Amino acid sequence: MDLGNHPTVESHSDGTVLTSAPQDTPVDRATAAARRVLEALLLTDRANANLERVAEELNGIAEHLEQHAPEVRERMVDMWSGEGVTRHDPVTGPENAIAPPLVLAGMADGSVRGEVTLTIPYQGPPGCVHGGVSALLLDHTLGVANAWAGKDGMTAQLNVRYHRPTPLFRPLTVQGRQESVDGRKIHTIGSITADGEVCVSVEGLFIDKKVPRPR
Ligand SMILES: CCCCCCCCCC(=O)SCCNC(=O)CCNC(=O)[C@H](O)C(C)(C)COP(=O)(O)OP(=O)(O)OC[C@H]1O[C@@H](n2cnc3c(N)ncnc32)[C@H](O)[C@@H]1OP(=O)(O)O
Repeated sequence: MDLGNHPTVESHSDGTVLTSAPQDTPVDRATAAARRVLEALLLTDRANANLERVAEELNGIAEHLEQHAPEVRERMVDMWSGEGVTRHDPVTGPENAIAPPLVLAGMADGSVRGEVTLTIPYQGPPGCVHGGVSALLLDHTLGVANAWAGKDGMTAQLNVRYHRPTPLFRPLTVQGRQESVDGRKIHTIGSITADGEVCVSVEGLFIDKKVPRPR
């Protein structure tokens, strides 16, 4: 991927925040509200008599946003402009309502880590995080770990081991670290822990390949 001028462990200090933290801007506030709506829709009483009106109002908001949307190609150029820290991805993006969002920091030891508490929209088994969501978080975290290490690539393989159910509503620590580079092959590992116990661990193979930014 073309990550632009992404911070690396060589150039930046311990604890550098590598993702775009939510800001006090209209788009981040609107996205946070949409995230709240996603959760509230799952939690509200199924017999809520106002759901028809809710659907109409939400469709009205979507129509307004669509009327103010440029061509997708044009938006993608805008999305990918800047320093390489994305605001739109589905894991850390404060502008993406499906992102928790996870905030990741780069450590002096070469690892990246962040804490996140996942709630109902991310549920798989009762009270537990969906396995695909864990894989999503870790795939992205490994990608950020590669960028922090200074050599990134596309995921070619992600081997996921689910050790124990990952709880909702509890702080989770998500970590990643580049282990080795062999030509274009990059080996990266990561984990999700809760209460100090590993719930999920992954080994990823990434292949160094530059995907150009939209222009
Ligand atoms: C700060 C922002 C951070 C952003 C983080 C974002 C993280 C998100 C990560 C992703 O989600 S990436 C999207 C999911 N991945 C893809 O869509 C990748 C789709 N697959 C491809 O594009 C290509 O198959 C791939 C780039 C992985 C490899 O194609 P190439 O044509 O560049 O590689 P090639 O076939 O020449 O193989 C190069 C070497 O890698 C090996 N290889 C390739 N794919 C492999 C594979 N899948 N498993 C094992 N080995 C593999 C291959 O055998 C060979 O080894 P040798 O050099 O020893 O011969």
